[in-house]
Amino acid sequence: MMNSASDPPDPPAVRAQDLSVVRGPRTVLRSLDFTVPPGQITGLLGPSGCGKSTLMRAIVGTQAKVMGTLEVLGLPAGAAPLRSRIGYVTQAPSVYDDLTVRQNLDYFAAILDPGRAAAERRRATVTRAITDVDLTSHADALAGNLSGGQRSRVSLAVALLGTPELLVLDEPTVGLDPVLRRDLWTLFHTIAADRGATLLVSSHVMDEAERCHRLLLMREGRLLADDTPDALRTRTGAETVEAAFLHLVDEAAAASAPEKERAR
Ligand SMILES: Nc1ncnc2c1ncn2[C@@H]1O[C@H](COP(=O)(O)OP(=O)(O)OP(=O)(O)O)[C@@H](O)[C@H]1O
Repeated sequence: MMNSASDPPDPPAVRAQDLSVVRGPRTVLRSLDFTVPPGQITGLLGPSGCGKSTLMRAIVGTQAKVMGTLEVLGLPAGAAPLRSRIGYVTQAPSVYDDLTVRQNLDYFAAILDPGRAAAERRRATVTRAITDVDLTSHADALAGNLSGGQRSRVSLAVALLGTPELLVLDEPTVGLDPVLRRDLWTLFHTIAADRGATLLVSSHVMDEAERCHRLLLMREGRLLADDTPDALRTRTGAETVEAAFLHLVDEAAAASAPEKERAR
């Protein structure tokens, strides 16, 4: 949504303040402060195990032991009215193997928009979601016979059904070939531009960072940076986001070294 100079700025899609999460014996997220602006693609990047999925689970309201403030679309994370406003795609595709692509989508569409009177609307929504993820030629194939990448795209289509304001996508491009990865990123940009949706997309592939409007860089449960790719490169004097990330890791290690020395 565009603002004129006199309008108040759009509220953030996500606002976290002093956010921590404990899983089992470990503090997995440590005192995070950040906002996710609306209508843009924010990349959540960091090495495997740094806490990306945990943060996404907290945002969609499926994570226990969340401390601090976490607001999503202006409401506390996990609030019931948010369920229909958020689309969430986990790393494991949530599709029924014994149904076709279209039957999978028909099933979830019937849950979201039930009733005989909505049948025509559901058909249109399902067809659009299948087209969005470029699976029209496989619409009548059994999900169990699809490739891994195609199954992930069925999951994404399910998340698109309700026209969510916030899409939370956990490593949606893992295992996809370069052409499919590029096509999916094009789709993410179309969703943000045409529908004004906010996308939070995690990845541990740093070249995908360059495709985001903003980045949250994480390491070991902490936030190293919350900025645009350009600003990150400029600030660190690095040519790529990957080099900027490594620079920030070294900087954080150097800053914590004297503390560790004092603690001995
Ligand atoms: N159920 C659990 N109990 C205890 N610790 C857990 C549990 N699930 C995850 N963790 C730990 O929490 C940390 C963060 O895990 P998380 O899955 O959020 O990382 P990630 O950045 O998404 O990793 P990946 O990119 O590999 O998916 C890891 O160190 C992991 O071992």
